[in-house]
Parts: sequence; structure tokens; C-alpha cells
Amino acid sequence: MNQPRPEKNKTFKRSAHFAWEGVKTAYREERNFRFHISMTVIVFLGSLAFDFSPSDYKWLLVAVFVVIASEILNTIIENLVDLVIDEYHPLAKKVKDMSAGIVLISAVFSFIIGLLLFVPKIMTYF
Ligand SMILES: Nc1ncnc2c1ncn2[C@@H]1O[C@H](COP(=O)(O)OP(=O)(O)OP(=O)(O)O)[C@@H](O)[C@H]1O
Repeated sequence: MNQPRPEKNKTFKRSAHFAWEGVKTAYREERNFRFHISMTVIVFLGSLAFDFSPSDYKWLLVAVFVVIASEILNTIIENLVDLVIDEYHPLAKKVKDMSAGIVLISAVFSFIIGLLLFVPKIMTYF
């Protein structure tokens, strides 16, 4: 398992390549990440049915990126905990639960933004 540490990325292109690899890994391995990406697509397609202003789209982007970024952060923390310890430990539980809490809080934030954006637009149809 012990392999020499890979060389540090020397170019922006190489760094971007490995960063993209990380995003692809999160997509492949994390069901919740795929769920949030699907929700993002649905929300943006849904927004086309309404008269969204540039400011509305700005908030939509913030809501979407907050959830996706916190999902990646949660995945990083879970993997790091598993790397350090593979048996039950109360601290590992604390760290993983708090990490999941980040996702929960950002999902609630995004849900509220979604309600504030979509509900008034939907109401105009009634
Ligand atoms: N090493 C550990 N020691 C103590 N509790 C743990 C440990 N690993 C996981 N847990 C508990 O199990 C829960 C689920 O952990 P797990 O790593 O399976 O995350 P997950 O359910 O796969 O999360 P996600 O759905 O975000 O991928 C944690 O929130 C924590 O309460």
C-alpha cells in the first residue's frame, strides 16, 4: 500500500486535471453527490419555465454550488476519517456526524433559497 508520494503538480493544467479527477470520483462513488447534480439539472430546467432575472440566477447558482461544495467536503472528511481509523471511535463518529451536518445545513439553505425563488413565480400562475 505504501507507494512513493507523487510529484507535486507543476503546471496549472496538471492541477486542473487532478481536480477534475476528484470531481469525477465524487460523482462515481457518492450517491448523494449524483442526487444533488440531478437536482441541479432539474432546478435549472425548471427555472426555464419562469421569468427568472439575472439576480434570481445568481442566487440559484449560489444555492447549487453551496450544496455541491459541501457534499465534496463531506466526502473528503469521510474518506480521511476512514484512512486514519477503520474501527469504531467516538471522535470519528463526532467528525463524520458534524461533516454530514454541513451538508444538512447547506441543503436547508438551498431549499429556502429555492422556495423564495420559485414560490412567488408559481403563485403568479394562480
Ligand atoms: N469509524 C467510525 N467510528 C464511529 N462512528 C462511525 C465511524 N464510521 C462511521 N460512523 C458513523 O456512521 C455514520 C455513517 O458513516 P459513513 O462513513 O457510512 O457515512 P455515509 O452514511 O456513507 O455518509 P454519506 O451518505 O454522506 O456517504 C457516521 O455519521 C457516524 O455516525
